[in-house]
Amino acid sequence: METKQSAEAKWSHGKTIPVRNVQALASDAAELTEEAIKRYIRPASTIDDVVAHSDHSIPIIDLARLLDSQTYRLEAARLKSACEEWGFFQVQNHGIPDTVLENMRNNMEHFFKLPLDEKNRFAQLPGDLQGYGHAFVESENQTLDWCDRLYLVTQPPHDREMRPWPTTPATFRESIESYSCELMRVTGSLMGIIAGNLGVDLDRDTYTSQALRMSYYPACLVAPDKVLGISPHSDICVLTLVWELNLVEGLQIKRQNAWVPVKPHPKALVVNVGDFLEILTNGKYQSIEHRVTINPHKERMSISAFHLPKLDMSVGPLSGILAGGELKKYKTLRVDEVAKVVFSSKLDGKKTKEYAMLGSE
Ligand SMILES: O=C(O)CCC(=O)C(=O)O
Ligand SMILES: [Fe+2]
Repeated sequence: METKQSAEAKWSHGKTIPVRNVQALASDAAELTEEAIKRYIRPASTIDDVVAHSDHSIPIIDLARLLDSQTYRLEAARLKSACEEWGFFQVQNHGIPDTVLENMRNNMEHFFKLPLDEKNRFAQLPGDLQGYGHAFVESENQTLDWCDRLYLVTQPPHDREMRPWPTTPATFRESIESYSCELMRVTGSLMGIIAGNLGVDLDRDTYTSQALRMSYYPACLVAPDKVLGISPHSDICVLTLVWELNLVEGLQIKRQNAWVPVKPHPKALVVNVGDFLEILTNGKYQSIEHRVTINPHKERMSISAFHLPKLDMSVGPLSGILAGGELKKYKTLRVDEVAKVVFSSKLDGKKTKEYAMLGSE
């Protein structure tokens, strides 16, 4: 069994400069002028808000059909095309019990409504990303994300550091545990079928680390179009599962130079290809840039579950993918090394790809 210290050291990948709590700022109506929130206002030159027509919507994949021998073939082909053509899809009939989702939603809503002092009992400590706070702040001058987060390493259990796991509300830890296990199950099923579609053996260790990022995006009446909840980025992981738990729109994905809104689905999770799956597949499946916009009147809440390879693994294009003589496009890199670089800097497009592409130095 690993010692707590080594688990902490492994997972303290990256650092961030502490910044002001956004929920507290947003709730202080007197302060809400553009001047007061200028650190969050995007420079006009970076605003490229071409939004695609709403008839472009991401595919919906049915997990029950994937797991039924009668319907498997057709649904697996739909999953293959979703991974190749979109990099994003929604998964319905995922089999997560309603009670698990309701408990998680109630506890998360309760937690984010607590007074700041209470939430700060579980704040990030200097040099660590776990806990309540922020991430990806590398300079005092960068535009900040309009969002607060609770970030926790959840799997494998021996990598957990319990200090930042909230004990208020009293059942929060329990609900995180159940939610985390359910998402591991869904991820395992999806990755099994993804491996089958690719015709490769995929070691379970390539997706058995999990971290949850619970995000709270306050409403912003004063300049909703000038702030972003999360800047454009791709996810540094194999597969992300996002639950848009209060069904407020905001997530958008970049497709053919326009932003496509992802409409929250009351019964589905959003799934996206991460940077490590792009590397493993030698670019057959691409991780897609996405961002979150802010609503003038409604707060938004989501939980992103990132599934990564074991941190001490090295990841590169799979030999099964290269077997046909395809040229290797990505380097083979240690997961924790990539994480350290990407997590210590501002989110900005496809950082991992820049770092991992062969010939990119
Ligand atoms: O809030 C969301 O819908 C997605 C957030 C996200 O992209 C992330 O946590 O990486
Ligand atoms: Fe993301």
